[in-house]
Amino acid sequence: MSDRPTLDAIRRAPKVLLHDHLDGGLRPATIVDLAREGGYTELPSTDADELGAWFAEASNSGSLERYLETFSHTVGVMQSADALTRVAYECAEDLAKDGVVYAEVRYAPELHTQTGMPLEQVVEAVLAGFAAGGRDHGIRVGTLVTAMRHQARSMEIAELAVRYRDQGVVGFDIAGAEAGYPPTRHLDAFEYLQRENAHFTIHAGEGFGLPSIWQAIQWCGADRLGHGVRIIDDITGADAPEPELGRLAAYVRDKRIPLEMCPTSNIQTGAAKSIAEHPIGLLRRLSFRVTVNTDNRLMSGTTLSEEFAKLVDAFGYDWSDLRWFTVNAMKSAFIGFDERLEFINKVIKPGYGDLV
Ligand SMILES: O=c1[nH]cnc2c1ncn2[C@@H]1O[C@H](CO)[C@@H](O)[C@H]1O
Ligand SMILES: [Zn+2]
Repeated sequence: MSDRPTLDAIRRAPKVLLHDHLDGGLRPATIVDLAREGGYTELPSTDADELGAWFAEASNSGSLERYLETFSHTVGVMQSADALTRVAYECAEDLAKDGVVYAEVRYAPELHTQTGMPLEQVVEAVLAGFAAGGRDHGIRVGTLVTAMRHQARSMEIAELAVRYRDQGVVGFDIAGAEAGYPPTRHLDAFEYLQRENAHFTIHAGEGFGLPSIWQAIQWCGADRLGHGVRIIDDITGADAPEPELGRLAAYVRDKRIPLEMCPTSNIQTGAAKSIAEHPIGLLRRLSFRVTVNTDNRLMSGTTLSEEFAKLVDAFGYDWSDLRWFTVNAMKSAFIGFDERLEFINKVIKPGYGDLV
């Protein structure tokens, strides 16, 4: 069967998600509930539908900095262990219902300490939600702990990643506004993680260009790039039969450094003009290790299946392309090689077997 993948059929196919923010994926109705329970009074609306629409609209500014402002509301209602466990549980459920079989979901523990919760309690509450949600809904979820790049807590957060590595924390990340906050500000944390044989990804090449990507890889040693869209600035002749790769772009491709691409989010923050003009088209054609992700399902009003469906529309991708993205993502996951191989051979290949 080589039918054009429809949204419904894409939902049923097994998928792997590497870049999804816990505080960017809450159900609007849950935000309303948690705000009431926790006494958070700043919500722009207490009607779930209106609130969902508000997030999608407010996130369309074309600026990463303004996009990030909307997180004050989701973070604002995620300030108790119960709230964190509920949000993580529902995240696992929502992803499983979208056909995601393995996910790495990230969040910044330091943002959830407004009421004095210790970082360890934050991490344990999230892990408990994912463990229960994963068990009930048949999905494996690993977490990445994120440090905020404008803050100075990356070493503490890196230590958390190592401390909880056998309980479900599979890696580390830095996020937040990129311009003015180069990844080398956090070099000590990255060097520590490398000495601990731990994995990390870095948001780079989204709100800032090649220097950020270069630092993330060559100074900090990132295993993967969050977004990385600006790597196209190092590729010339995009429309020519054989585009030319600069040294950094060639390095990224040669080393098979995974790019966690998030098409809809990139349009909202101005990192790409439209889906049709998104660098993912060129990078897939050039066989970079591209993966497809949601970033923030609430802010982008999207799901992983919908991101794939948009790419099918824009680039005419077929099932073999979707399987390729999915295998790329599984190969790039931060769990062990044997587990990745098992997902590829026992879940992904059979899942696409009849479709391709
Ligand atoms: O696309 C993004 N680029 C940079 N930072 C982001 C993006 N999406 C979310 N966050 C930031 O990551 C924090 C932890 O999840 C969020 O609170 C938000 O500030
Ligand atoms: Zn992100």
